[in-house]
Amino acid sequence: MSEQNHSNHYAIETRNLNLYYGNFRAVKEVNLQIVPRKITAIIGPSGCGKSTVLRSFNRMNDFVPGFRMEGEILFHGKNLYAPDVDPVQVRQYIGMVFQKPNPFPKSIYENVAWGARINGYKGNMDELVEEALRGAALWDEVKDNLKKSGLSLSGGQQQRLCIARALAVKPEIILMDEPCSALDPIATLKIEDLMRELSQNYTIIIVTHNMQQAARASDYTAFFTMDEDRAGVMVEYGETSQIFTTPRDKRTEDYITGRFG
Ligand SMILES: Nc1ncnc2c1ncn2[C@@H]1O[C@H](COP(=O)(O)OP(=O)(O)OP(=O)(O)O)[C@@H](O)[C@H]1O
Repeated sequence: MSEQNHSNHYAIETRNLNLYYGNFRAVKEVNLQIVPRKITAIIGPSGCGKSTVLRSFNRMNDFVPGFRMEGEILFHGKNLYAPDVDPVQVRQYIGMVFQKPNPFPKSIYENVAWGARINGYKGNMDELVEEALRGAALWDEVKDNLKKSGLSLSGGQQQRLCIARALAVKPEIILMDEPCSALDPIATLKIEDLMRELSQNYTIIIVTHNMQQAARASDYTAFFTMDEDRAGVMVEYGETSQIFTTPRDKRTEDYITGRFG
């Protein structure tokens, strides 16, 4: 795969991306350029392929039997699906946080150290764990209890622990699939503040059902909907302020105004 220098400008760029489950095309012809060190929200009605797109960015869909992609997803100018690309390495550069916090039934410390251990990290593990927990705005709450189980934390803390676990392998991009849907409003705002902090150093892509969240927490918004053949399509993509105040497409406007009443 040849280098495509002009695309290095983006954190991720998709070209004519089509995603299939068996014969069903779940997402079609997506051309999306993700701006580095910004927060991009993917919004749209249920089933329009938001999670499918997000999961294709770190090859999580590889685990789904029958999944297939066409087109390109460029990361540093290289197609993430090129035959010589190692999906495990992809997931190191492009981490993921899921809807439901999913810490391992291990200590807080071991949850964070886990990825680095697997990668054979040779540096100072205590420092790495502290740095990742600080990065996830959790250090002050857990520093005296690092041996306690990750499962003993509150939901919001567990989600921040999962973010710390993602940070500890030094990713460039963090994918978040509905990261606040299991959290109360206060824990949700904490995660949103944290996303803002993290976007100074990382590119963040978040799938959210919550339009207020997209409007207040993201820099760019991609609106997806379902076409007549049930395939997800990207209708409109732009700066969040533009999408929410002056959408160019009637479908975006209908969705946004419908939800806000
Ligand atoms: N593992 C799978 N096998 C087969 N079809 C799937 C699979 N996962 C998703 N789909 C289908 O692909 C389409 C897109 O699903 P996806 O979960 O990406 O949408 P979404 O916009 O994230 O939805 P939601 O907001 O409800 O989570 C849907 O029609 C869904 O039924």
